[in-house]
Amino acid sequence: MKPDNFPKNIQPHLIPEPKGELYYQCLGCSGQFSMEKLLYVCPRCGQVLLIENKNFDDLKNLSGSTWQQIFDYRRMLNIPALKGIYRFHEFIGPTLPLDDILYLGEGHTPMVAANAPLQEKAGVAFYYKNDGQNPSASFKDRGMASALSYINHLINKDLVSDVIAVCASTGDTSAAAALYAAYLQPHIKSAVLLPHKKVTPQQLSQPLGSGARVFEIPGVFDDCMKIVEKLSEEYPVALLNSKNAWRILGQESYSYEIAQDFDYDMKNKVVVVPIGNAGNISAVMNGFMKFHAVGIIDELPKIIGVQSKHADPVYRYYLEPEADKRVFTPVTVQPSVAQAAMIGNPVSMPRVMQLVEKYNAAAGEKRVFVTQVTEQEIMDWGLEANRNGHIACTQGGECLAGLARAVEQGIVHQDETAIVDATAHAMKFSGFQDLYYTRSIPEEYGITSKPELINAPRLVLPRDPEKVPAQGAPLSDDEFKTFAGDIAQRIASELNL
Ligand SMILES: N[C@@H](CCOP(=O)(O)O)C(=O)O
Repeated sequence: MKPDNFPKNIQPHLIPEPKGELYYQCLGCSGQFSMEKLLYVCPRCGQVLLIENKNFDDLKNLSGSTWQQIFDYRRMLNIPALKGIYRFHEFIGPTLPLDDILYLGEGHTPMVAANAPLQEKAGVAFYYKNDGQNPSASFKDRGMASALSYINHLINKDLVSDVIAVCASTGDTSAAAALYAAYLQPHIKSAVLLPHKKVTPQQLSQPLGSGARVFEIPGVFDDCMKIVEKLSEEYPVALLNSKNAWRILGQESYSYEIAQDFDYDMKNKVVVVPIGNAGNISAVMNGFMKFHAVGIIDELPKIIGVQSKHADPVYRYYLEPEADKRVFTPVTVQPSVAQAAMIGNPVSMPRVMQLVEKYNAAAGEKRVFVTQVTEQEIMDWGLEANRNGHIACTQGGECLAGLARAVEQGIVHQDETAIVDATAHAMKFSGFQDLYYTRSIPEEYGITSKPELINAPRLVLPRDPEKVPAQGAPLSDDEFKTFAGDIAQRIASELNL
């Protein structure tokens, strides 16, 4: 729809102009730093940062319901920069001109209601939000669209040139970083560091296909992350992990979309996300808090973070009920099918610690929880989900397992509705499904394949196995009739037709 056709009171707000003043806020020493330089950690104390808007309170000059209308009407616009995460421009990157925004189709991912049998199994009504339907098939594209739009803005202003963007990854971040960087070539080149043999073949193929330099490193993600941190401290590179606070801004769009899809009614809603490097849960909390502060939503939803027993530092941290006695201790990870979240020392942990306190305070009660699930549960719930019409990755399985655990523990109740994060597309992790079906998951995962969840292709041959069509050697008409009749009969009998 053309802007002129929108209601008169909305027209002035439909197409945002760059506004506000962003700055880096240190979570350690509370220092504030201007946006002139790309910062990843506080130059004074080395702690992680968040990006704040000096003029955030100006957003309250419009009522919550006017903002709702602005976002709802923006859905009807045909302006690429406003189609994805920047539909929420004022909350994500208010200083960015629309011309600098990179839109590769990220965001606006569907929420798909679970069918009755799956809801019954989980014990509560829920939706999957399919972030695997992003361009590089994971939620990381939200953060990359934000980080790379900002870099693009700096390039367009001649403030940076010839950027080498680097990240460490368990497979999704690297795919997203390489994709968005490839779009901005020749100004940006990307290099990704992956733990050797710990990303799936599909994930490995993604940065290779986008033309990134791919480095495989012995060890796990946490080791790669340390190397990337060193690179960003000592060399002129742009760090694209979620340590970069622009990533967090973009990933806040996940919360805004959920709010919009429920017509901004967050009462009795529960948002379930896996925790790996913890950028996602930080963004989700921050996003909801911003909408709440401006009156776009009246209530903050419950948030459940989920971790595998094989990579559970955040869960362990919150096992201690008394806040002042909690001590964060990184863990050594064990193999996990939720490989994207196989992280023992999340870089966003300091953000999580502060935002959980703020979130609970804003909600007036404890509303953030962390649950722990087994590898068996992750795999079984993921397969169940996909057998019921979803495209959940193993992290999606982890989230659903976490929801079921939260119901069991009385954290989630019957009158609530959950939104479960399928962070990536199932196809990225189909290797784990193959291993499950062939009962060959290595022992250290601690997973036993359940016969009722196993599936396998069946080769159907005709009575005369010599008389089959082959490339360059077709059957005669009569032979083919016999072949097709034979095969159809065998399939019909298998299917009890
Ligand atoms: N699961 C991530 C790990 C890196 O996390 P990020 O928050 O720094 O992007 C991945 O897919 O690489």
